Amino acid sequence: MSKLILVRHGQSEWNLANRFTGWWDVDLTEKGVEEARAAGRLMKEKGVLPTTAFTSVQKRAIKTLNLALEECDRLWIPVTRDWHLNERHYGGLTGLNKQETRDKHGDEQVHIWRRSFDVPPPALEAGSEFDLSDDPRYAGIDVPRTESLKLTIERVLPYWEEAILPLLAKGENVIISAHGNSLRALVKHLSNISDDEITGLEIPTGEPIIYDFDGANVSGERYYLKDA
Ligand SMILES: O=C(O)[C@@H](CO)OP(=O)(O)O
Repeated sequence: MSKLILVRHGQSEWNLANRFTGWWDVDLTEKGVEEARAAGRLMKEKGVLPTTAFTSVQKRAIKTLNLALEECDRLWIPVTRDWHLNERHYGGLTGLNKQETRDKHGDEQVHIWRRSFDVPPPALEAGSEFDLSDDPRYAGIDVPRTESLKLTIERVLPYWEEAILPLLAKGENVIISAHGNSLRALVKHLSNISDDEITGLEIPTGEPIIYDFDGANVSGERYYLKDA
């Protein structure tokens, strides 16, 4: 039996400021740092300890991972950082305030952009201050101009199948420190949630979610580590 531990990064500066974030690389707030540490303490207390780790190339997830691993004395495990685990790209909404966007476009439209399965936000214009195509961490990668959850799933799942699932099948305990929507993509797949139902699923920050694996198969329901 191996365990998959999913952790959404702690509160970020733009979670706090209520701005659409996506691929923009914002830092954790003090509260976010504390949430990440608490996740690590919980893993230690429950004796659920990762043997290998994955994260995105965004500092809020990387720092959350490091802080959590430090608390459970697992800073020594192998870590892979990969852009396939990045947050969903928020396109032209990146940087905008969520409430101001609701005031301008209406609650329903903003809900569709945020939570619909396959409607992507408007594309980010080339040359926008939030354009990351020239960022060295994305050299050789076709940086998306926007992504729906469906498009996010299309890049998260092949990576999951190729890089992460084989390690669980070999008996490793894997932690993935990632983002609200890249984790919704994984949970949708692992818990077999329909396209309609996924609109209602929210992933809380800094709260480890566990799946038990038997070889390459999920053997049970997902649960919060705090309830185990
Ligand atoms: O801004 C974002 O990138 C995400 C996650 O914080 O927000 P949302 O809740 O709209 O998916």
